Amino acid sequence: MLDTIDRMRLVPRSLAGRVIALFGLVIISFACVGLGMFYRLQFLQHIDETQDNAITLIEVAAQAVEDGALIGDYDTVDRTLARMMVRSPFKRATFIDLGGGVITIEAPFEPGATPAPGWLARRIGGELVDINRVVSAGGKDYGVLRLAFDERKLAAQLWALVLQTVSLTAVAVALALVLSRWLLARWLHNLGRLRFYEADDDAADGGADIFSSEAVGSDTPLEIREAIQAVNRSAASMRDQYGQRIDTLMHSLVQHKSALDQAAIVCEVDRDGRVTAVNEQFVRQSGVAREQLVGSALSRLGGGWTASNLVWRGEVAVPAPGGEHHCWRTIVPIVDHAGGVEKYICIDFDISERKQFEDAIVRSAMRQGLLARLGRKALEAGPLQELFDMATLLACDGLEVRHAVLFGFDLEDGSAAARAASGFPPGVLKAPFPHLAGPASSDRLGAWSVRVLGPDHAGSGIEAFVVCSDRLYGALGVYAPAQRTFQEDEEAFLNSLANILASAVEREDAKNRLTWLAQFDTLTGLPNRRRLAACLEDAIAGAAQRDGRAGVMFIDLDRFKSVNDMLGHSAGDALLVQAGRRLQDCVGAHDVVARLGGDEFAVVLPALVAATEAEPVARRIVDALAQPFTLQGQQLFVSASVGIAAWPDDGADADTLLKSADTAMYSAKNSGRNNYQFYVPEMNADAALRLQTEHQLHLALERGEFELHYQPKVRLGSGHGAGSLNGAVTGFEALLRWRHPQRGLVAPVEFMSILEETGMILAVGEWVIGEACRQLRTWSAVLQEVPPVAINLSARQLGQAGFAETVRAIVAAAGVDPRLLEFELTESMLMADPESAVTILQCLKAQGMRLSVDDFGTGYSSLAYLKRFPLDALKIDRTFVRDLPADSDDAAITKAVISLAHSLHLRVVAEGVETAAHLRALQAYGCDEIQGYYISRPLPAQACAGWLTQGAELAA
Ligand SMILES: Nc1nc2c(ncn2[C@@H]2O[C@H](COP(=O)(O)OP(=O)(O)OP(=O)(O)O)[C@@H](O)[C@H]2O)c(=O)[nH]1
Repeated sequence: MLDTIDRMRLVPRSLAGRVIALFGLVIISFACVGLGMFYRLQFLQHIDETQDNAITLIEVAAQAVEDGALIGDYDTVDRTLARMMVRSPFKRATFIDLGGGVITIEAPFEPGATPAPGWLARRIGGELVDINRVVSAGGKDYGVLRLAFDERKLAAQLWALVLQTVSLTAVAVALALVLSRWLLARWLHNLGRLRFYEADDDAADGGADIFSSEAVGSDTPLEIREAIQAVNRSAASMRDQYGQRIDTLMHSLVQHKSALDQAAIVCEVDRDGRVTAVNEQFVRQSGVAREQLVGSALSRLGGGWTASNLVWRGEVAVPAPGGEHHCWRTIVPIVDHAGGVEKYICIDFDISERKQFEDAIVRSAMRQGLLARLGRKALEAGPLQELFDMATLLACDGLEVRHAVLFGFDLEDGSAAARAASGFPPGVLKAPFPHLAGPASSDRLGAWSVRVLGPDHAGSGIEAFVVCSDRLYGALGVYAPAQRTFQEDEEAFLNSLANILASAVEREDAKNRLTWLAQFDTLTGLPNRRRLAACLEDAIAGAAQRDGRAGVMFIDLDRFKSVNDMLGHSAGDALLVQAGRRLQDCVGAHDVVARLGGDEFAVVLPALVAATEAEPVARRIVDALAQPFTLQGQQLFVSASVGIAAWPDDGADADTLLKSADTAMYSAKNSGRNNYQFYVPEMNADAALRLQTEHQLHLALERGEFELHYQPKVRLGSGHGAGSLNGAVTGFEALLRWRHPQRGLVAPVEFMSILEETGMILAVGEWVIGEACRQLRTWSAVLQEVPPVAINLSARQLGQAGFAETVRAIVAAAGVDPRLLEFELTESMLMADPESAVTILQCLKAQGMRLSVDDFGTGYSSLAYLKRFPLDALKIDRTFVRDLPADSDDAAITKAVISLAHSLHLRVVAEGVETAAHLRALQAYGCDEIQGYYISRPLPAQACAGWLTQGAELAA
């Protein structure tokens, strides 16, 4: 119900209005009830009083009427009635006499009375009863007096009363309400201020109470006073709280702003896009004074922004003193209360570094792509010139320059010339580039490029050298017309291009070299066996065509091995090179000199008419190679054996022809070397024999056809006069013999070289060591003292990996005292690789074996090494002994060797002692031991028994 009333807006909104309305309602209710009851009472009383007054009045009037009627004075009656009607509640008075006469008097009209409502008159009419009075006098009735009430008059009187009281009551109520309103307004006055407190800046800002104690009147009701105080307290508390919150917010706002200022370039822009404020970073980055910045259009500071009410984001390039800055820009519109754009905040993050990084990545990827293109091109293995052209093009593209040149260097004089160029206007590089004389360096090349290319093309530039593994091939240069600083990554790119070129050049070189290697000898640069065969075939074809002859010579250097052994492999190489040159000098322009391998050469003579035409050439060759060679400052003599074969007599094809020449060469060797031989078919028989021997040698070891003979060495005494032996066998030298089932005992000279050449010497050498050990054990079983046995080692054995260990195993297996073994090595074997010889000898020595140098004096020895070898003895070669004592040179050499050996604390053994004169001379020179036919020939093991048991009972 209240809600309905409220909705109908019947209830006042203000508190005062409501109190007044309530109060008015109560007063009016009371007034209505009170007045209603009062009017009812007045109404009844008035009716009663009117009735009573009318009765009284009619009694009085009846007296007068009776008097008049008695006397028949009807005028009196009439006047009486009229008087009675004045100010009476009747409307009419009627006297009806018995005769039927009727006197009727109507009440006069009384103006001014307020007409009453009809219902009231009807109600009064209903309550009042007209009064009738019988007029009698003297017991006699004269008529009837009748008074009719004027209910409207009475109602008007009553209504006037109602109106008066109602008016008075209304005035009283109104006054009461006005008073109440005034009091309420006064008491509630302070509450009303609440409404305006918000707008009261002074109060809000000053933090004053809402209601000051002065403002609150003294008559303010207690409840309101308390409420005001509560409000004041709440307001103070709220003010505190909000104050703190606002302080915190302001603080964090300031922090955020300073953080933003640190992190970003910020400016404020008005609605028209003009800068109104900038932060410090903005000023710093732009390099423009703040005053100039403020007021300028933001669009002038980079970016294609136009003012709008939307957030704008994008990448902008901002002009700056040192170039452009790249920024990520966000422009935020700030909206006012009305929803319109008030201003813009523009926030820039400097992304220049990231941009540079991204650009660098893009550039790097682009360059990688270019490198890959060049790499692919290089792999195609097409012509190098195409690759060079592409490299200069890609260098221009990758480094964004217009000019690139690939210079090629000449190793001989260091001059440079353009191999490829890109980006030059037509004509600039038409003429060949002038050469840069002298060795190229980056500085020289740079200066030269500027001069050659001209400052228009080469204001600045960089070069990357194309460095192949063995030479400086060239340089790849890029040039910019203006001054430009080339960065590290750009140099790296250029270097990578140059490296690809270097790899391609190397591969091309390698390919060429492989092709060359397949046909030429690396050491001498001469054609090799394969190319020789081709040349020979061509020569044969040519000879066949012209019905002539084609010749081939097979040339083998004599005893070349000893050069290697004496002076080392590199000296041997040098000799081979010199020999090759000499051969070339000996032949004609159409003849071909080839190296077949080792110390073997061949010469193709394609244009012979008769085979004999080869003879002068062969002679020249033999003579030329017989001339001394100078190696390591020494003169060395090496002769050559030459075999000659001619097509078609000595062979129908190249192979056969070469084989025939080879056979003829062997024949020349067998004929004492240093000569030439024409092939004759009989030579094949010798070669066949050699082949057969080689084959049989392979089987000899398994078949047990080898045996050892032992030649004794004896001590040379000094106490028994000249020529006497001291009598002690100091040891035996084991010598290899081959007992061929058909040929009987074969001389070592016939098979030793084959064993050496074929490498069978290794297996046979091991057999020799084992056999010597077995023999020593046999002797040890029957004799108390067994002299040591010396074994000759070959160079191959010494060079065999793990040789010392092999020896140790053989000796250990045989159970022989290692001190009973002695190894003899030649000087040249030791000096071929002295360092490894020292190592091997030390291993053997450590096992207890003895070591001696064989054939001392025929080879070349370094005294420094001789001192380092752990030797026990030197064996003077038989060639020095042979002519003793007559040959004074040999005597001098022998004495010197003995003296040298003794000063190195080595025993001296003289080989080849065949006469008493030899013996005496050696004894006189102080030689320690001798060996030779004069003492004994080499003997089978069983024949040595006498030597072992008889001791030195030798016939002088
Ligand atoms: N320095 C050097 N030596 C080589 C080369 N190729 C092979 N030899 C050696 O050349 C020697 C060839 O020796 P041979 O021709 O068998 O024997 P030789 O000592 O010349 O004796 P004869 O030929 O019988 O007169 C061997 O010792 C090889 O090791 C080489 O390229 N350089």
